[in-house]
Amino acid sequence: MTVPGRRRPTNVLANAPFRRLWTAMSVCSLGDWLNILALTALAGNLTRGDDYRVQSLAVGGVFIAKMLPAVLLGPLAGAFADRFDRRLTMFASDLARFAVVLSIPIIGSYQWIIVATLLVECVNLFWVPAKDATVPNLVPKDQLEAANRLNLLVTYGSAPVAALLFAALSVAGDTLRSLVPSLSGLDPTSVALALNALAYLVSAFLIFTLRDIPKRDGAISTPSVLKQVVEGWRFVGGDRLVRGLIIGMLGAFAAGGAVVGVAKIYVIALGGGDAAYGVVFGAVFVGMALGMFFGLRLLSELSRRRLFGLAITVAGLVLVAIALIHNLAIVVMLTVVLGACAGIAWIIGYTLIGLEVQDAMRGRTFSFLQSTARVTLLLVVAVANPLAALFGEHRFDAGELSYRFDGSNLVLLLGGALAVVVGFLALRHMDDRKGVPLSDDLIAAVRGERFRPEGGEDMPGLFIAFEGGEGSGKTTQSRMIAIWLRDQGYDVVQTREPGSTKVGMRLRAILLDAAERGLSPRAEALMYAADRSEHVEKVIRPALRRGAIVVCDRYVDSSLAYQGAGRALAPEDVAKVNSWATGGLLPHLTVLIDTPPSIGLTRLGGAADRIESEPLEFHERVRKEFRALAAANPERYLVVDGTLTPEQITRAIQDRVHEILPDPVPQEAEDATGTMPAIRD
Ligand SMILES: Nc1ncnc2c1ncn2[C@@H]1O[C@H](COP(=O)(O)OP(=O)(O)OP(=O)(O)O)[C@@H](O)[C@H]1O
Ligand SMILES: Cc1cn([C@H]2C[C@H](O)[C@@H](COP(=O)(O)O)O2)c(=O)[nH]c1=O
Repeated sequence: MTVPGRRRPTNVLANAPFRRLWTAMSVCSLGDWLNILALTALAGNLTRGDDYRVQSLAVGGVFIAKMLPAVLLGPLAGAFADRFDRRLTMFASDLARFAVVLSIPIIGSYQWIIVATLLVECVNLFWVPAKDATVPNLVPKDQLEAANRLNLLVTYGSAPVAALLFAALSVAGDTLRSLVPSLSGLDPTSVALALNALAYLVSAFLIFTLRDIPKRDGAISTPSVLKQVVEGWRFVGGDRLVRGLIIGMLGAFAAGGAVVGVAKIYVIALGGGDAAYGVVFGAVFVGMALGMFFGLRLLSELSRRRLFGLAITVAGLVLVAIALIHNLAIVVMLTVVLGACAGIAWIIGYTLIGLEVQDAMRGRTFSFLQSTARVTLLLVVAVANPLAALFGEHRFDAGELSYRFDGSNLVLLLGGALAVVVGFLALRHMDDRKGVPLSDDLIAAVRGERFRPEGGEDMPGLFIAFEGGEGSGKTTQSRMIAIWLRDQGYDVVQTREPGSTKVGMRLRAILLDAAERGLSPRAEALMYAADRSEHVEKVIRPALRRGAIVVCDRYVDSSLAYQGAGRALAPEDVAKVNSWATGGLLPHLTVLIDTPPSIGLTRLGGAADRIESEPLEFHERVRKEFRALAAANPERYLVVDGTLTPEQITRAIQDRVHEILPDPVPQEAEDATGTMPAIRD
């Protein structure tokens, strides 16, 4: 079935509050990269004349000072992002960074560089999670991916800009000093640091005047900072999706750390100089930009969860190839692919966390991720070079042929292997299309289609499913939408599960009979799937074949949520049975009416049926799974807050459905009209 166009034209920068925050982020990112370049250069300059080891240690000390605060303060800072006013946190952090950075060229000692770096990094640990947790407050959910793409673009895209700026400052400084000897004290690192400080000041102004960030003051009822931190750690480890994301992103970071650690000696071994090193460095950023912008578009039909694991696995394989192939041109090309995979994995990871994690916990999750990512990077960078040195250089000769394998190759090989394992784990952990072969899914996605495992015929109709917990308002809303569509002249079939066929009615009676005690979870899952199979065969497919719009109250997601999460059946089994039962038919759009069970259950009148009488925790698990399913495939879902008024909910659904509606006048009718002679008086 062809999938009608479904994307709302998105220009997230048209959103003024986000544009302002994004501008602040861009300016800060540029300043941060300038800071790294200027401080490492200054550390080198201050130890000029000392031996090579002292110089290396001086530069290395700056990197360690940059990463150390994450180890000590990361999770604590995240709790602040959730507990306090995010705007004030960012504003105060910007002012503090401005003052500390400006003091570095004024004091000008190596010791102060280290102290100042530690201070700035401590402050960054508060600024970054506050910013990350704010983005989802400023943009609608369906624009979050676009917003994260832009954020990552400036975070990494500003690196080459900063490098160019720094190089230009150095050249300009040299020229000025040779022309005007009285300016011999002018140091480009000081100018770069002054620009860096100015960037933080500009950001402070932009954030201060950004009034749309929701306030979060430390209400008396909120738990202590320590308790929030502990909860954050527990939360990260306890959620299957988030755990998969964190494993994947940390694995990618570890592999990246291996590259960063040995890149220089690796390029030297290939016979390249500083220019070659620069090209390899640049290739990573070019690849990341390509991955973020084109990779996701090219594979827009592939499940985000699958794409995440796949990108990390491919990155690992590419890294293995880089370790084994000794040709600089090929390595540069492979590095672009490596960067593209990293870009895809990061943007999906960030987006899924933004969508999946509740607002109150998001700051801690981002902070946890950032701090652990830094620690991982620190550990890997610290271990990479000694390991490479320990391994040394080896040659394998076979007649005329000679193959060199040194420590840098070994580190890259290990990094690649690690990424492959981690990517594979993430794929297994987070897969939301169990039973659908990855290769078929991938080939279909490259063609811009969604793979239908069986009977994937091209049907002209449109399939909209409504999902949600008990009393969330599905029946009310599906009725409203059906009426609205019929008013526009569409052929609409409004239906529901279970119980829309003769057999289905009997199954419904058994499934919902509160007196039916002891029905096993597997039997229950199979009966829902049997009802669905009959429903698809007798009602849904025929309607879609004739071009109707099917509005269905509950579908496969209900089984994944109730029988999978609620009854704790293996989700892959429930998915497989349902994929078989429906021939892989999926809705074009699923509207999730997200209502807390504590509210939904109180809306129901009459005696509770077999499922409604399950305890509240059961319904909470069901709700969580519905949300996770929607978060994993944002472009195929609309999530509406079920506590809004029915009218508000209807309007939100109409807006979204409007985007994917086919032309109400069939093409054949238009063609026929076009051939009719015009009637004139
Ligand atoms: N947004 C809303 N706010 C308040 N009440 C609502 C809202 N939407 C529906 N209701 C009311 O809640 C009750 C349940 O609504 P509805 O039957 O549409 O939910 P449902 O999701 O189909 O429930 P279930 O599937 O559990 O039978 C009805 O009395 C309805 O009028
Ligand atoms: C399709 C489907 C439904 N359920 C549960 C969910 C509800 O408790 C009932 C259906 O009642 P409704 O008032 O018509 O919504 O059945 C389920 O557990 N699994 C499913 O696949």
